[in-house]
Amino acid sequence: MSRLVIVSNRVPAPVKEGAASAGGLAVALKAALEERGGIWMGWSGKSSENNEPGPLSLTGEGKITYALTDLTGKDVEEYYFGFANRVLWPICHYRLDLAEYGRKEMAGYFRVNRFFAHRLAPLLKPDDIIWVHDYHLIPLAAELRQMGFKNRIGFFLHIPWPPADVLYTMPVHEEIMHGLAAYDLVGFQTDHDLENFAGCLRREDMGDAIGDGRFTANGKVFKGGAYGISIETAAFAEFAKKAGSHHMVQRARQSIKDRDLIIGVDRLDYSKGITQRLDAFERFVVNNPAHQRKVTYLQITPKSRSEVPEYEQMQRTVAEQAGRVNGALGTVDWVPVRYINRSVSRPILAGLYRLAKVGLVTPLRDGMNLVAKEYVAAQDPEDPGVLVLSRFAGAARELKSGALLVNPYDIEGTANALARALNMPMEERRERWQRMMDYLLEHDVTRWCDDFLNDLAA
Ligand SMILES: O=P(O)(O)OC[C@H]1O[C@H](O[C@H]2O[C@H](CO)[C@@H](O)[C@H](O)[C@H]2O)[C@H](O)[C@@H](O)[C@@H]1O
Ligand SMILES: O=c1ccn([C@@H]2O[C@H](COP(=O)(O)OP(=O)(O)O)[C@@H](O)[C@H]2O)c(=O)[nH]1
Repeated sequence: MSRLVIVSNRVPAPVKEGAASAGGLAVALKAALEERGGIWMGWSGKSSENNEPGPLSLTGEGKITYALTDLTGKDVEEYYFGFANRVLWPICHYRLDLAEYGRKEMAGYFRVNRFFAHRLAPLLKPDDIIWVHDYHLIPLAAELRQMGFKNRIGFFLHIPWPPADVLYTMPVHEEIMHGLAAYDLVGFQTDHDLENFAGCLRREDMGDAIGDGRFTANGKVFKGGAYGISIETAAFAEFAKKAGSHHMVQRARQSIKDRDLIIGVDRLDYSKGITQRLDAFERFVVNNPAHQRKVTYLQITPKSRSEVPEYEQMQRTVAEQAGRVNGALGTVDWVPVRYINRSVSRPILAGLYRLAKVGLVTPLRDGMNLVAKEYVAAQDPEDPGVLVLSRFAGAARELKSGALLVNPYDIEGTANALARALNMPMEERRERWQRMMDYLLEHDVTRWCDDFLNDLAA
């Protein structure tokens, strides 16, 4: 079997179990690579002080060799915060209003991709399979090809791919599309993203779908497909079963008493729809007096990308809103919203998911959303909770037979879904949960990884 070389911007530093960084990419890839072994190259998360990135640091952990590089402060500013998170991220999440184009940032993005290619090159063997991840590194294959590498190179996009009218607002959309055409296989989370991608190729005759999952563009033929990322379903379910004995989970249970728990877990990101969700929770309580004082909404929201102005501003907005809702609805003995602005480790999260009667996952747009899948896997089969899920999360394509799907822009509709979830009879809850769990046991992270790598090797 060829050696697997994974490249992604975010790499969890080799850490103790359960302490991996928040963010679905790192969580899922770690699970996939732990089984197969290989090299995982990416950014260390640090910027060098002297504007020299320093040597690549190599560390072994189990079957994985981590190859981490620092970036200069200027690189991080332009490539990560600038182009990746102020242009590609908002565009791919349909937020044209938030995209901030700048020539300097675009140049920084392409420069850092070239830098990654040069750092990776000495590690590569001719029959290595290279698997590049996410929007930070789209031009990487083109750079490697230019250096003469003939390896199989696959790309997986973890975030949504937008329709042509949205993508084309980005000045360098053509370079980005050509960057994707340099891969042998381009994977998306859902069939909708794949359709949008084909539409982007066709719009200005840049390329086309030629059948059998193949595409042409920029004089190349390459494959494209939908591969929904997943979790280690069976292991996570076991994990959640045992998590009840964790002292933090026990403390949470005691403090919630006999109230119904609703849980939301998201990085602090405008794509996650947290403000609309708080509005929906407030509306639910106002519209359903019988549930007043009998429900607790726990929102766990670690800080994310705080140097991007929109994210920094959100920290204030969400904290203020949580305070306002508590002020308006709370009583001397009831705090309706518990808002935590820190990361919680996965063993504790697993236990909290299991305690919650409702998993409230309502992004305005999301590539997949692994929290939705973790919530399902963590439930007690005898008394499962209900997943209330945005139709605009990739996960909705897979979990629609069991979740209550909502439009997160429709506050009244989401509030009604909360009432329906909390009043749902046990039999319906079990049936819905079983359908989702059966699907997730079959479509776990190993299956995702195998499906992609088999297609890349074929
Ligand atoms: O690395 P950060 O900038 O701190 O952000 C964390 C990750 O966020 C995004 O996650 C996406 O990938 C998940 C797994 O496929 C998916 O479920 C989710 O819908 C996406 O938003 C981002 O794409 C990653 O690159 C980041 O590491
Ligand atoms: O405090 C937290 C919040 C989230 N997560 C994990 O971060 C991932 C979030 O992935 P998701 O796909 O839902 O969204 P992303 O953040 O990647 O956009 C999930 O595995 C969560 O369990 C975590 O470990 N601690």
